[in-house]
Amino acid sequence: MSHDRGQDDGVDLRAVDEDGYAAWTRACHRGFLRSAITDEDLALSPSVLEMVPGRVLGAYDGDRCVGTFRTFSRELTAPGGGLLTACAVSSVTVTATHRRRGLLGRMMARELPAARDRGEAVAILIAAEYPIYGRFGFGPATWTTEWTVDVPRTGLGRYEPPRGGRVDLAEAAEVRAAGPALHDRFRRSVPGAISRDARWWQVNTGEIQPPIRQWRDPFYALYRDDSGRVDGLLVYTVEDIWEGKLPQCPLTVRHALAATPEAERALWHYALSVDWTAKLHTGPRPPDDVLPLLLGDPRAAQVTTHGDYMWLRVLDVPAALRARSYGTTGSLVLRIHDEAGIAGGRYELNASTEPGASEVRTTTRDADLAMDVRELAALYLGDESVVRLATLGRIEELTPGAAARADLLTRTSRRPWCPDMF
Ligand SMILES: CC(=O)SCCNC(=O)CCNC(=O)[C@H](O)C(C)(C)COP(=O)(O)OP(=O)(O)OC[C@H]1O[C@@H](n2cnc3c(N)ncnc32)[C@H](O)[C@@H]1OP(=O)(O)O
Repeated sequence: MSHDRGQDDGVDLRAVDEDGYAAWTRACHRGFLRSAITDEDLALSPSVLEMVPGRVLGAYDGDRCVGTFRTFSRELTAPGGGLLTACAVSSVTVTATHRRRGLLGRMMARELPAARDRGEAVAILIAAEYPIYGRFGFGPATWTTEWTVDVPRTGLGRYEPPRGGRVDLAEAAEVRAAGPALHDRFRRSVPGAISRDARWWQVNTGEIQPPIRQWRDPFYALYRDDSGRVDGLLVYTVEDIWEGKLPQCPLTVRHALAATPEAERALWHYALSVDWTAKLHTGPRPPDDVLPLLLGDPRAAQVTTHGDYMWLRVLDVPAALRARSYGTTGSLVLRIHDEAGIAGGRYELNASTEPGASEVRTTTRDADLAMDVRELAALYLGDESVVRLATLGRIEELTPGAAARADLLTRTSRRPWCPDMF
């Protein structure tokens, strides 16, 4: 077990072993302001959270756990379908009594280089608050949007099963059986999506139910094509709310996942046709979701939430840039500044339209663009525009026209999306 003692505050960082999980988990819940944790929650915690030996980090003031930080590996889909191993960072907390003394900074300084040395080209996380992670080289790489749909205004007729395909209600066990293969097809075609482990399906279908999560059984609907293959899954709950004799019964989508356009259209149409529902809450969706345009009146879908979602940090520039594909071929020299000394340097990219086929090497050639590693993070999955960041003064255009040229290379036809909370 390696130790890392702070210079003068006596707080020790160390990897936590199984004996320390309960105290670590309690500290993590306290950090997230959850006080109602029970012994059952603590006992179930390792089956809910992936605890990788050596990658569960605690900060200890004497025997007291005052900081938590946990990482595990996930496969991340890059533009063009390239896959790379990402270091997923989660459970980041510092107890209220120990905040703003640099503990998070110390945990990052220990774990990010370790992730790069393991061969993880990027780190990813869901930021609780926007200002936390930019200083550590992370940038917002995917965004999320939620809509509330005024169902009677959609102009959609009753749901009719598509020719050849069908929608059926299903039990949780069927979803656990069919879901992983469906998700695997889905996530490989969506930049920003990440792999799921078996635990995800157990927790999200109620097989493992920690009291703190207050599980409520949802409805599950599966879309099958004419060969019987499961191409889509819709998970939703409905509130039994009436105003006098008029049913309101808002329907909230928990998860919607489709591997084909037919499945996507069919499941939305189905969801918008459930009797008694006057409002549909979409849950988190990609900002360019097709849903509003599926409606006869797209204004029936009102945006209720819009914000940054998955943040990314490039740890190995050549490996990350090689993993994705580009909109066209072309060459670009990037000068990347990285305060933490992890990924900085000058890199020449000779872009290919095939994932894994670009050439990326360090170079002494003059740079076309100069930026901080956090800007590279925001650009990586294709969601952000180089021209936009240059307008803000966050990217320096050293060769005239390089920003627009870089956008032709990096931007994607659909926005990246990460549907998972981790
Ligand atoms: C992936 C996830 O798990 S997201 C969940 C993140 N956790 C939470 O939001 C739980 C509640 N918050 C916390 O536990 C803590 O405030 C943390 C973990 C966010 C920060 O821990 P700390 O040990 O206080 O951070 P640390 O002292 O290393 O701060 C480093 C710098 O970031 C700044 N910073 C840290 N947190 C925040 C914040 N929430 N908002 C703005 N600035 C912040 C600090 O001011 C400091 O700046 P400085 O170097 O200019 O002085």
